[in-house]
Amino acid sequence: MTITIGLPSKGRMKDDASAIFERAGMKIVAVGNDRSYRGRVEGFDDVEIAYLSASEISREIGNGTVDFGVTGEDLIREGLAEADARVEIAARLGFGHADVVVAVPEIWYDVDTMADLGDVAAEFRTRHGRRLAIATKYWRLTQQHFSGSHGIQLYRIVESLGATEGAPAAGQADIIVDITSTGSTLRANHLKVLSDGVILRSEACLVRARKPEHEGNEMIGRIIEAVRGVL
Ligand SMILES: Nc1ncnc2c1ncn2[C@@H]1O[C@H](COP(=O)(O)OP(=O)(O)OP(=O)(O)O)[C@@H](O)[C@H]1O
Ligand SMILES: O=P(O)(O)OC[C@H]1O[C@H](OP(=O)(O)OP(=O)(O)O)[C@H](O)[C@@H]1O
Repeated sequence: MTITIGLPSKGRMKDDASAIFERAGMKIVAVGNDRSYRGRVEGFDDVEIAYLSASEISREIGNGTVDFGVTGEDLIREGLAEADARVEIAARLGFGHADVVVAVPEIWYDVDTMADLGDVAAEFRTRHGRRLAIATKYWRLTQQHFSGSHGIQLYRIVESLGATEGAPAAGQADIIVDITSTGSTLRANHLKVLSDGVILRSEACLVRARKPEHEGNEMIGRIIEAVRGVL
């Protein structure tokens, strides 16, 4: 059986992911030229590398097209319903840290917690004639956190695919759910994170698709052990 590992094709995660595999004794070489989207692992003839975007990796692990992938936990939990049943987080890799957070305008002085926000959401329609609008690309995580964990039902999600932090100032939404790492983008946009507004602390993970053919496969176990051994 050929084992396929999906690795980020660009950006901040690509080099860190390759470095971990190299330290684990699995040096990755491009097939063809440097711009190729396929790779192989020196000394591992039955392993192939597919270079994909971080969000594609989450999707391909979910449908089992790749056996392993390196991607952010945020993209796994956002991209896949029932993520824990479909994939195993085999290792947390210690890079690509980002928190998915609920942030509101700094000038909402009375709003510091999700409970405060629930009060605002409940009164919002009476006061403003519409529901509280949340800009995000994290639909699933937002619904789980608001409706599931905090019982807040009165809101509307406004899809945002970029520059989410600008949405409140632009009048497109009232608050946001997005990732933050240093916090500087939130500060620059006069937004603050609620004290219980961290939905997920994400980092890059080695993720395995749960497939029946992995049971008892020696190479699957060997790859996981090799990566864990260098963390
Ligand atoms: N400061 C950051 N900004 C954006 N993503 C970050 C940051 N730090 C870590 N990450 C993580 O990187 C991953 C997203 O990477 P990237 O933007 O390359 O993915 P992508 O959405 O597939 O890219 P694209 O939208 O360009 O196709 C997420 O898991 C995210 O949590
Ligand atoms: O807390 P900070 O350190 O300010 O980082 C957070 C920002 O970084 C990302 O944007 P970026 O433009 O880097 O990437 P993206 O376009 O992939 O979202 C992310 O979407 C936030 O806007």
